[in-house]
Amino acid sequence: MAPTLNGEVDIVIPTIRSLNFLENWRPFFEPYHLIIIQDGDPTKEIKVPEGFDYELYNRNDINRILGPKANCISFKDGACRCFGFLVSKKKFIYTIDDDCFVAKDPSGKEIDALAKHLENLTKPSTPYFFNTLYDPYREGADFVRGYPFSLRAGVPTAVSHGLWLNIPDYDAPTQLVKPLDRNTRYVDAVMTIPKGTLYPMCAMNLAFNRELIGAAMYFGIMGDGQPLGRYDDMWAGWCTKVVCDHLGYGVKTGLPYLWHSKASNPFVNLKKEYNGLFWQEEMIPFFQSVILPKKCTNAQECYLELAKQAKEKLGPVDPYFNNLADAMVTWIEAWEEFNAPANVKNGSA
Ligand SMILES: O=c1ccn([C@@H]2O[C@H](COP(=O)(O)OP(=O)(O)O[C@H]3O[C@@H](CO)[C@H](O)[C@H]3O)[C@@H](O)[C@H]2O)c(=O)[nH]1
Ligand SMILES: [Mn+2]
Repeated sequence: MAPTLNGEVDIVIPTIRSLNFLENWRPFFEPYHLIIIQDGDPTKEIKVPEGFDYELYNRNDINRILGPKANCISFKDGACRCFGFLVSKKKFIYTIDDDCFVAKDPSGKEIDALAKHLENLTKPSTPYFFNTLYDPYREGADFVRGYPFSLRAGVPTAVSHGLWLNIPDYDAPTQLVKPLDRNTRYVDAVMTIPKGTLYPMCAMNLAFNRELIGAAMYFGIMGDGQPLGRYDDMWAGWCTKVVCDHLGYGVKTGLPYLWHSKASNPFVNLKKEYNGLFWQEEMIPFFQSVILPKKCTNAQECYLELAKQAKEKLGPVDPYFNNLADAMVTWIEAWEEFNAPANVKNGSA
């Protein structure tokens, strides 16, 4: 189990509903600092349960802090959470949705999802050669026969992608035809996603090393006024995976699980996702063919190159991608404003 790293972790929560779910997480989250991004109407008062150490930002705060750059932060979409990634100063970020609760493992024990993510992030990944006994760094496991010794040190882990029991993260068409599906399968495994393979990153239960990959963990312009929604985490997942592959970092998926309680409205979701359902047939081949130049040696440089290529290759698909590529550049400008060693800024709430 990873040591408690509470001085090095921020928990980022986007909310347009309520924060009552925090009571369920109190034993695990109380030692940590929360960054709450209040979406929707900034005049609505959001109650934070007593005893939590937090900073809370609403749309007025985002506009005040970022000025004209605020247009790269989505409104009325969970994508707003990435503002929390921007203003955090910590090494690790854990982001969780406000309809997610503590799950139990098959033995009935409550799962400390954050501790498992920190364990995943502080142990290496193995993107270059698949270990058939899954996570070789786990207690009671190891590399299997035939695994090259030259690769057993692994690489730094940048992302830990957790899963969900109960309501699965389906897209709207799937949810419409299978409304009663519930995920009851607890798979006791953590796997490194091989280099060169993309995956559908869900932000419901996600942790990452902000120093390694934070600059690329941008959730795009989605929601209000945009032709696309609910592809925020997908876009960030494809971008970060391509950047991790280039920089030699690992991405893990699997444990920990949490309990996802609310099925969002599939008809509303269909409206938000509609363009994404066919644009993704263009987006994914784009990411599969991306080659980043050797001169890109950190997440910011990789991300700016990605923005350039996205504009060139996806701009012809729809003008939206030109705006998205521009927003990616604005995000890096904001990132550097907040994170360049010279002028480390605080997003005073
Ligand atoms: O306009 C909005 C809508 C939602 N939020 C907050 O974002 C998360 C996720 O919202 P929700 O639980 O309704 O969405 P799901 O369909 O269950 O989750 C999937 O969609 C992704 C949203 O893009 C999410 O990451 C996926 O897991 C909640 O905390 C809402 O309060 C918002 O801030 N603004
Ligand atoms: Mn949800």
